This record gives sequence, structure tokens and C-alpha cells, in this order.
Amino acid sequence: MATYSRLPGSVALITLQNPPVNALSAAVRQGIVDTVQRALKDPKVTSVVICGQNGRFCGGADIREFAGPMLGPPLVPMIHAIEAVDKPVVAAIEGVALGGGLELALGCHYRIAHSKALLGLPEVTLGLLPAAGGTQRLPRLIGLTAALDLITTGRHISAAEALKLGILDQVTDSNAVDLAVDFVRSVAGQPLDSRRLSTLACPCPPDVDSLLDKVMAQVRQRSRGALAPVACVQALRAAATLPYTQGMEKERDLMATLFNSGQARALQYAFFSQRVVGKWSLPSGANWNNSTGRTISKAAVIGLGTMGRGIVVALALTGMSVVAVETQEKQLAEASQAVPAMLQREAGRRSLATPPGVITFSSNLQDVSEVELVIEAVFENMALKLQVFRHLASVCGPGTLLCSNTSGLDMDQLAAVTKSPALVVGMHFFAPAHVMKLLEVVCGPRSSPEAVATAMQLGKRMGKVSVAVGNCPGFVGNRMLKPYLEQANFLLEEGATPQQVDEALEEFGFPMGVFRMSDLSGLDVGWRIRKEAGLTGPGVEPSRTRQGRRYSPLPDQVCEAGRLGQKTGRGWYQYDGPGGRVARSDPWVHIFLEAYRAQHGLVARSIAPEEILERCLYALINEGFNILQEAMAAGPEHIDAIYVFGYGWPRHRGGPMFHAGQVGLGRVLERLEHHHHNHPDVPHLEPSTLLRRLVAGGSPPVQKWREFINKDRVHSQL
Ligand SMILES: CC/C=C\CC(=O)SCCNC(=O)CCNC(=O)[C@H](O)C(C)(C)COP(=O)(O)OP(=O)(O)OC[C@H]1O[C@@H](n2cnc3c(N)ncnc32)[C@H](O)[C@@H]1OP(=O)(O)O
Repeated sequence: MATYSRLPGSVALITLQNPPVNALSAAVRQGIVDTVQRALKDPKVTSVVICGQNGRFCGGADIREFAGPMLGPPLVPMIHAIEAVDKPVVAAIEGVALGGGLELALGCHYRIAHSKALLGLPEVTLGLLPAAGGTQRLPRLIGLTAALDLITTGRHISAAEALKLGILDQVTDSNAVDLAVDFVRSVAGQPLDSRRLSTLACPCPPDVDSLLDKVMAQVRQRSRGALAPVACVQALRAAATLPYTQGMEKERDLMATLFNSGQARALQYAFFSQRVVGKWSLPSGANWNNSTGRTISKAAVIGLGTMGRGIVVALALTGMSVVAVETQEKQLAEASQAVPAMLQREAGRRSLATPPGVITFSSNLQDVSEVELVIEAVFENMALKLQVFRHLASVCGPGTLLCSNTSGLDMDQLAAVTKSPALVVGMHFFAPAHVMKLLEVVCGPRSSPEAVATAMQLGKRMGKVSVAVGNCPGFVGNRMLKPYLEQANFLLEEGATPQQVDEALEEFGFPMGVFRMSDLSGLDVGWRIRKEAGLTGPGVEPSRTRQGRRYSPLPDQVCEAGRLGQKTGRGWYQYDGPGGRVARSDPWVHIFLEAYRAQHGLVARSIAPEEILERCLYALINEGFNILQEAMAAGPEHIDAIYVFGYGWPRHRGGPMFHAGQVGLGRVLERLEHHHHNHPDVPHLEPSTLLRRLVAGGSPPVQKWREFINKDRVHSQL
């Protein structure tokens, strides 16, 4: 709703009220329509200020309402009516003015903001465009070039930047509403024509067409199949080339197409998934709301390889002091050069309000005795990690939280060698750890609510999307990746090339196909994990089966040939040299694949992109269903957030579990059955019981899956 009050000096104050972000729900829109009418009719009112309750102007349209029928007054005529009012209307912006919130402010005659306010038109991130006149008013206010940037990226900007661009008329460090009230009194009675943005011409550079073509090409390349950024450019072309009314028609038509697209639904689902995962819970009933984490001010990181360095930077960026330990002198010397530079770069990029914490480098594990939390980030080797944990248990106090950055090892085994297993949790970062948004917080069976809450809070402080997951091999992300990678290798055995597999996946929307990705991270990484699992290495027979299941030794053989990927200049592709970035097809790989197939009596066949996608993606999704069944993830949103934020799953496809729902669960089941029939020695293709149960239950939408997940789970940890 919106409240109305009359202040001394003939000012009407309209306050939007819809906590927590004063989203423009039907009730709020109705409230605005009613209160604006009241101000208009009240002869004692000469001017109007619109603000939001609790220091937040408006977070935009109420996204939850998008799923249902449109009720209440529409935004477009409501904003037109405000713009047409003949008494000055000022938007007093505190907190946020986003999406429809900023569009509402653009319909006002003046905009005044607090210096800490954030403004933006983030609709593109929800698969939409600013269709309450935003694509037509903003470019008329700040020019086409700046509007293209803001609308196609959806980025939030500071009040200072908004002032510079001309979106704001004034910025204040004190109360924005008070300033707006004073200001509107001072302009009462002045002509408003030039303040009505819809009546202005759109300032454009001389060569509009070439600018729009250039931006369109950039957007298409960046968006990897997403529709909304393209529609934003089309709407801005209309703003630059058509009269306002026709521009608005174009905006409306484009919005209608986007609104009904699966992509908008997927992106809105992704928005809410990101928020759902913050609300973790454990089977004990402990959850985000009833558990208190510790506030960490001093932490340590053990191991300063690539991951450890990134973690040190991520921690220091929160302002805490960090002890960075590396026992190998050469690695320590390199890290103590590299880490401060990384920290400086990242702090500069983020323009931080808090100065970074102090980092102390040491080769002595004893130096972590005073810290409150330790993150072990040594090599992915259980014996080594156990050794470090035993050592930590003797060095640290019994109240120190001990975390491991393992990517899939048993957290409970590590907890067992410490004095306080309840204070042990996994913190699985993704490389580069100071940049990547995802953090898997691994809750072992003995992890206390306090330990989980501390790790989740710390993740949030580091700006991560933290997802609580159960303790199973590979946790959630890597466990699902395994069948995906496995299928990619099988496809090579059967006749595909690395390029064909990568192109199908990149066409789907992944930034990189599996083989390009493997070359980037290094083939030795997976090889070492497989060696640890006894699947490869000296003494292991190079056959195509392991424990009665199909196995492809292809990646082991490529790695053992010294082809480690980009770092050696050769992997699944060839590069210009060690460290090269541009992947080119390598005749060596094709000859190698032919020889491999001949050696194993395999006849190459032509494989369509559809089969590549089905086999890789459905195998991954199927494992997601198994994970849900075992309660290693609390819900499909958790798996989807992990894949969107950590594994490059295209956001406009929502995440693997959401995608399964969009494809149709029946179809996924049928194709898995088909592929399992053709490959009975691949257990990962055998459809999950949960998937079968969901299909038998009428394929409910993803939000209803929880009702079908077996309550008597064997391993329930979440
Ligand atoms: C004709 C079409 C015209 C216009 C289209 C639009 O306006 S689309 C909407 C555009 N607006 C946005 O995209 C803003 C989305 N919100 C945010 O970016 C952040 O929520 C915000 C406002 C920066 C606040 O961040 P903060 O970290 O403080 O809170 P959090 O994100 O956890 O949100 C708190 C709860 O509010 C819910 N919420 C936020 N925005 C909206 C919204 N626009 N509609 C509905 N609900 C919203 C969010 O889900 C959280 O809910 P909870 O139940 O507590 O998890």
C-alpha cells in the first residue's frame, strides 16, 4: 500500500509500504494511484514527494506476482499519470530504486537521493526489459549510449554515478526525504514541461546505427542465447529512432514476448533460488533463523597453491586478518609476492568501503594457534589432509573452527581426527576463489549448527552464494559433474570429436565445453583424483571397465602423454604454446582417438548434437535426482544455484533441475531409459527412483518436488 500525509508548506508525502523492499505489488500500485489522485485534488497541496518506508525507495515490480494473473492498476498508465501531474513531484530515493522503482522515479519531475542509494534497471537479469517506460525515458534523460550500457547489463549504480549521468538532480549525505521536501517547496509553481522525460528528444551520437549494431553484436556474443539483452537493444533502437508513443508500443510488444518466454521464468526462478539457499536447515531442526554463527576476525589458510591464495584474498577482502601458511619455502616466497598483488587488484575492482585485512605469511603451522577459524587448502589427498588436521588439532585451541577446502573427500573422516568434530565443516571454494561466487558448505553428520552458521555467514561476508550440502563423495557439484564428464569421454570413444562435444554444450549456453574447460583447469587435476580413487595410475589395468562398470581411460592416457592442457600448450586441443589461450583442433588428438578406437574394436559413428546434450546433461540431472533423494541437497533450488554460480550453467536456463522440468520430466525419463538401454554398463544412465516417482505423480513443478522426496532417507544430512 501507500500512505498519504500532508506536510506543512503544502507538500503531500506519499510513502510506499511493502516490506522488505517496497516492491510495486498490486496493493502498492493501487495505493500510488489513489494517493496521487488525492494530492491532485487537494487544492492546498502544491507539490508532492514520493518515498519508501524504512529507508528503501523501491525494489521494482513485485517479482512474485509475475507467476499469477495481472491484478491492480498497471504501471505504465500509473507512471504516465504522475508525469502529467501539474504539481511538481519529486522522488526521494533512499536504499534502492531498481527496475519499476527507478521507472517510477523517472516519471517524477525531479529525483533526489541519499549518497548510499543504489539505482538501476536490472530487468534484463530477470529475462525482461524495463517495460514501464524505462527503455524510452532513460535514454531521453541520459542519452542513448549510457542507457544502452545500464539497460543491457542491468548493473546497479551508485548515487554518485547516477548524479554524474544526470539521472539524479541532487545527492545528499543526510535525510533524502527532508531534502526532497525542502526542494519541492522551492520549485512549486515553476514550469514542468522540460521535466517530463517522455516529451524530450533522445540524445544520440551521430552514427546511431553503427552504435546500435556494435552493441547488438557485443550483447549477442556475451549473452550466449539469452533473449532479454537482445530485446533491450531493440527497445533502445526504438527510443532513438521513433516518437515516444511508438517506442512505448515497441517496448510493450517486446516485453510480451519476453514475459511469456521460458527464459524469463528461468531467470526469475534463479533470482529466488539464490535467496532460498541462504535459508539453510539441518535435520536436527537447526536452521539459519535459530542458529548463531561466530563473527570471525582472524583466520588462517593452510596451503598457498592456486586455491589457497584465492581464499586468503577472499578472506582479507572482508577486512579480517589472515595468517597464510605454506610449508614449502619456494611456494611461500611466490605466494607472498602474488597474494598482495591479487588483493590490491581485487580491492580496486570492488572499490571497497572497508580496507582489506592484514595478511601474515608463515611457513610454521604453529602460527595458527591464535586464530578463530582455519581453512585447510592443501592438495586433494586424504592422507595429506588427515596429517594437516591432526596437526591442527594439536596446535589450535579446542574451540577453533576447522574447515577443509576439499572438493569431495569425506569431511567426517577429517573431523574424526580432531578434538572437536562438531567444529569441523567443509568449505569448498571454486577457482579462482576470490572471484567465483559459489561456496559449498559441507555439513558432516557431526557438524554443529554453530559451525554451519559460521561458515554460511563467512561465505556471505565474502560475497559468496553459500549452499549447505551433505557429506558424500564429490558433494553436490562435483558428484553431478562426474557422470557428465564420463558421458563426454564415452562420446569420444563412440565417434565424436572434442570440438563436436564442446560446440553442442556451448550452443546450449555453457561458456566453455567440457574439453576446453578440462584444458583450462589442467588434465592432471582429474587424473590425480582418479588416481586417489584407484581408477588409474601404475598397476591399474588400462581396460575400459572398472568394478564391472564402463570406464574410459581416454583422459588418463591423454594426461599421461604429458598433455596437461593450456599449461603445457597441448591437451584436448593445441595452443600457441604453454599458457596459450586459443584452442585449435589438434591432428594428434584425432589420430590418437582413431588408434584408441581401433585398439578397442570400437567403430566410430556420427553423433548428433541432440544426443551429445541428452547424454551429458541428462546423466548430470539424473545424479541431481539421486542427490535430492538422499537429501544431500535440501531442494532443487540448491542444486540449481550450485550449477549456475559454480559450473557455468546458463542462468537463463535456471539450473539443471529447473531445466529438467522445462524439458518435461517424462521426456527426461524416457530419454534416460533409452540411453540406459543402449548402455546398460553405465549405471549413471539408470533413471533415478525420484525421477520415476515424480513422473508417476504427474510431473509436478519444481517447487513441489519436496513433497515427493522420500522422507525415510538413508543418509539424511540436510
Ligand atoms: C512492467 C515491468 C516493470 C518493471 C519490472 C521490474 O521492476 S522487475 C524487478 C526489478 N527489480 C529487481 O530486480 C530488484 C530485485 N531485488 C534485489 O536486487 C534485491 O532484493 C535488493 C532490492 C537489492 C535488496 O537486496 P537485499 O540483499 O537487501 O535483500 P534480498 O535480496 O535478500 O531481498 C529481501 C527479500 O525481498 C525479496 N525481494 C527483493 N526484491 C523483490 C522484488 N522486486 N519483488 C519481490 N520480492 C523481492 C527477496 O526475494 C527477499 O525475500 P525473502 O523471502 O526474504 O527471501
